[in-house]
Amino acid sequence: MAREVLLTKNYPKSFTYSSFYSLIGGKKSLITSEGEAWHQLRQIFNPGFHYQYLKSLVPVFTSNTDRLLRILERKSVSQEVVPMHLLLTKLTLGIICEVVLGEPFEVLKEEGPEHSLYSSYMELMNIVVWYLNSPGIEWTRDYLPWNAYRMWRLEKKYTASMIWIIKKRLAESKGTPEVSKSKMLKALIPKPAGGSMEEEGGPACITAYQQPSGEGVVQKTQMSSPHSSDACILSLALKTAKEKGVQMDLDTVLAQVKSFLFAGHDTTASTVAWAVYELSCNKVIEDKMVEEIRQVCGGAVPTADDLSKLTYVGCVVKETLRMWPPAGTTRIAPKGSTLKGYDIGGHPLYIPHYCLHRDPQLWGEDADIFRPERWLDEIKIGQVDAYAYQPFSKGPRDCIGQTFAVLEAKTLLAMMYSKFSFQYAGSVPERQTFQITSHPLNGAPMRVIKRTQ
Ligand code: HEM
Repeated sequence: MAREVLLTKNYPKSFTYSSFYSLIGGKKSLITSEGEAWHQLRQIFNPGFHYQYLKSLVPVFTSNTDRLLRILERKSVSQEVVPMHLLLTKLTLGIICEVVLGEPFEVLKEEGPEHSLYSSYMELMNIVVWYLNSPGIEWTRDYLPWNAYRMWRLEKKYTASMIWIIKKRLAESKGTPEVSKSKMLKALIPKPAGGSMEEEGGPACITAYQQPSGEGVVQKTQMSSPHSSDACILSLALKTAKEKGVQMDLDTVLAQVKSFLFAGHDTTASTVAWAVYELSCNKVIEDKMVEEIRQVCGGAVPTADDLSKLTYVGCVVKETLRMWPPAGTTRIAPKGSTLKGYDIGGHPLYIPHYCLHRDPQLWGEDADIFRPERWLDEIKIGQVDAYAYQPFSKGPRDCIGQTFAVLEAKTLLAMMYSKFSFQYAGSVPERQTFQITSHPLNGAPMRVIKRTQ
């Protein structure tokens, strides 16, 4: 049935996605667009997700993860419990911002106010989720003027945290660096503290390439992030669009950036948090994984080639995604459509990844057991129906970022486990909760134990 919905018929995305349009930039998003518009976007952004290009992002993954390791190091000394999912959410948001926009963002930090991009994203996310969990009054979000105004303000604030970089990249792609340079010089002049949103480079200040005052992005000189801005995913896409003769307006570009930020961090954070949880419950598996990391990386920061050799770490990631798939898809069949004799026309069709991934008829009696080894048995795995495992969905609308996500998750696990072990500090076993995507209900609280080399 999943094959028919996702491949044979490839039904369009459901109207239910409109509940989080504010997070993904509306209908123009790659996640929700359809037909020729979707196809064109996918072609424009595809080069940024090819393995050859993704390999060049590994130093961005590792330099950001180093920031997490420094926090974990201190927590291992103070013996404080760390909210693992939260730390990973900030880390992966910082990573996706940097690789998409080409500037290092200091989202993960121990002290000081939250980064404006993170805080505005979370404010928006919380209100979207609140409405999603309040059936019956969701309509008030768009139709009661004060509620609609509040949403508009929050969306505007979120947009303000990134629009200045997008404009900078657009100007570069149009070959107007001289204009950009003078505006960038202006942006480097310190601004008075405590400026209003509008003064901070928001939509009201749409012509300037200013970053929000105080924090914002880390200047390249301050951080040894090795990726250049003209090689970021957005610049690459703008170059591809130019070669294809496609004009992308600011709204379309903004929607794609928001979509990558939305789809490209929480999902990976959840996967790694669940992996850490499962490993804390399965020491034999952890030891086996750590041994592989030791043999391949020998205590050094992993390179792209090392990551390709970390087979067992890859199995841990696959098994985590089987047990705890973070995202799904909802489609809508046109009126009059039937599926196995049922009238499905006009009804949202949710593909239940969790149920598919844990079905004993598809996976055997150990379907509920975390067993990465199952992925090493190529013959048995080859016999499992291709649609029984779909953490990244299937068909033409599958996840564009799946190779990215696996590479990133492997990097994080390799670096975290070469230095530390983690002990689950929750009083009850973890359970899954949903906030558009799913993640550990208790936030995977962990005690950090430093490894003796
Ligand atoms: C473990 C991590 C990830 C998981 C489990 C995941 C899962 C998924 C799923 C299930 C879909 C289908 C959604 C739908 O039909 O509505 C999807 C689509 C998508 N994902 Fe991911 N994703 C992950 C990471 C990423 C990353 C890192 C990026 C970007 C850097 C990304 C970008 C996207 C985009 C843009 C789409 C829409 C693709 C299209 O419709 O053409 N995802 N993802």
